[in-house]
Amino acid sequence: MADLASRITKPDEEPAPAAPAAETKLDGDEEVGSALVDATYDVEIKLSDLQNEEGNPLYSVKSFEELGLPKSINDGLLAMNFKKPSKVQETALPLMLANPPRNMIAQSQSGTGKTAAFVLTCLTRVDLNQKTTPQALLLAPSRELARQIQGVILSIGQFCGDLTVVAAIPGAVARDTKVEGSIVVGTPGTVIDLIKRNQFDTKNLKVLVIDEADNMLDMQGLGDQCLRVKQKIPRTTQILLFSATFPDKVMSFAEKYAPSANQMRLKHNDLTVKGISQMYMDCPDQDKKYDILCKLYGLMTIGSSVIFVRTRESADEIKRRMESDGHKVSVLHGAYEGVNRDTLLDDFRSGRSKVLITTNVLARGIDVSTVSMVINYDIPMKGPGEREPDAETYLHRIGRTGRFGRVGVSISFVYDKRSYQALTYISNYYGIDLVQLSPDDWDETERKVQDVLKSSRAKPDYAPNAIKVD
Ligand SMILES: Nc1ncnc2c1ncn2[C@@H]1O[C@H](COP(=O)(O)OP(=O)(O)OP(=O)(O)O)[C@@H](O)[C@H]1O
Repeated sequence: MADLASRITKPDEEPAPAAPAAETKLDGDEEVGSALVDATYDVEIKLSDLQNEEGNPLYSVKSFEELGLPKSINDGLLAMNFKKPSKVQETALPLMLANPPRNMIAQSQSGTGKTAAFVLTCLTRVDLNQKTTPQALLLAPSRELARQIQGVILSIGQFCGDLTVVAAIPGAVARDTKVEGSIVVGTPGTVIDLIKRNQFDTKNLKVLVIDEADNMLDMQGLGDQCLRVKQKIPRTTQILLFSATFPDKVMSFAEKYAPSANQMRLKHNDLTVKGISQMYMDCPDQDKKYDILCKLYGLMTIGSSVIFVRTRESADEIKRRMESDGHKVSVLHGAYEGVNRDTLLDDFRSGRSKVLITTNVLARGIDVSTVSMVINYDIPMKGPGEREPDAETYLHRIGRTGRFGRVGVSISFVYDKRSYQALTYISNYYGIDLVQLSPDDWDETERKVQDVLKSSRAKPDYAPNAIKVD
C-alpha cells in the first residue's frame, strides 16, 4: 500500500493538470465549423502547439510533403485534415519507405498515429493498378480493429484511383470466392483459413504489417497463427511490427519475426500520454463498485465513455443493471456475432450510444475521438490464475481516450488489497501519479473530473481528425 501512496497525489491536492496547459487555445474545427466551439471555455487545445513541443509524441519538424509521399496520398492526408506528421510518422516513414525495404519494429504511445504510418507505407509500396493481386497484408487482433484500419486505408487512399481493400474477418469472404484486392486487412485466424483453402494467394505480398504486435506475437495467444502466416509469404516481404507496448519477453521473438529491423523504442516512463489524467477510485468493497459507477454517471455529463470489465458475464450484468436504473448503455464482447458487433461499434462511433461496456477485446487500437472517459471497473490482470497485474492492457485501455492531443480521464476502481497492489505495480511501472477520488466526497470527485473534461466538452460533436491545425 505504501508504494501506491507514494505515487498518488493526496486527495486534497489538485489533480495533475491535463495537457496541454490551460492557456492554450482551441481552434475552430474546419470541418464542422467554428460555431460549435463554445468560446466561454478557457481550457483549450491547439494541436499545432503540441506538434511544435519538442519531446511531445506528436512533435515533428517536417511536413508530409517533405517525406516524399506521392501527391495522391498527400491529397488524402489533406482531406483528412492531417497537416503535419507525428513523431512516429516522421521518424518511421523514411525508414520504412527506403529501398531496399527493411523490416521495422516501431513503438509509439497510444493515439499518436501509428496506423497512418503503416498505412502510408502500404499505399506507397503496392501497385494499385493490380487491383486483384494482394500485395500488402495487415493483421490486427480484433475484427473491429481490422475494419477500422480498412477505413483508414480507404480514407488516406481516397485519391489513389480504384483502391481495393479486402477485410479478411469472420464471415466477410464467401467460401468460394478469391481474395481479390491490392490490400488485405484481417484477423490471423481468418487469414490462415483463407490461405489454407487457397482463396488467398500470398505470393505477391510485398508488405506484412502486424498491428498490436506484442499481443499478436505472444505465444500464449495469437503468436502461433502469426508464425503460420509468415511461413506462407515470400521471404522478401517487408515486415512492420507496431504497438504502444513491447514487453521484453515478446521483444526477442519480435526480433526473430522481423529480422534486422530498424527499431523505434520507448522507455516505460515515456509510455503514458500527458493528455490522459489518470485517477483511481477507492471503493469500500466489490459490491459497492456498481453503485459508485452509477453515481459517477449520474453526476456527470460525460462525452462518450468506455467501461472495461474482466468477463463477458459481468459486462452483461452491468449493462442489465445500468439499463434497469435508467441509463442507456451498449455492450460488446466476444460472445456477440460479427455483424452485430459491427453495428454496436458503429452506434458507439456515431454517438448514438454514449457508454460502451466491454472486455479486453476492445482494449487495443480502437479510435473513437469522442471518448473522454475510460473506466477500469476491474484492474486488468494476466498470467495463470490472473495473478499478475497487466500493465500493457492497462495502458491500451486508458489509451482509448486522449487521442492525438485530446484530453481524457481514466478512472481505475480498486477495492481490496489485491486490486490496490496491482494498481500500485502499474503506477510504479510507468512512473505515473494517480489522482485519488473518494466515494465520500462527490463534489470533489466531480470537480476533479470536470476540470479535465471541460476542455473536451467544448466540442460536443468532435469529429475524428477534426482538430484544426494552423
Ligand atoms: N498527422 C496527423 N494529424 C492529425 N491527426 C492524426 C495524424 N495522424 C493520426 N491522426 C489521428 O490520430 C488518431 C489516433 O491515431 P491512431 O489510431 O493511428 O493511433 P495509434 O498510435 O495507432 O494508437 P493505438 O496505440 O491506440 O492503436 C486518429 O483519429 C487519427 O486519424
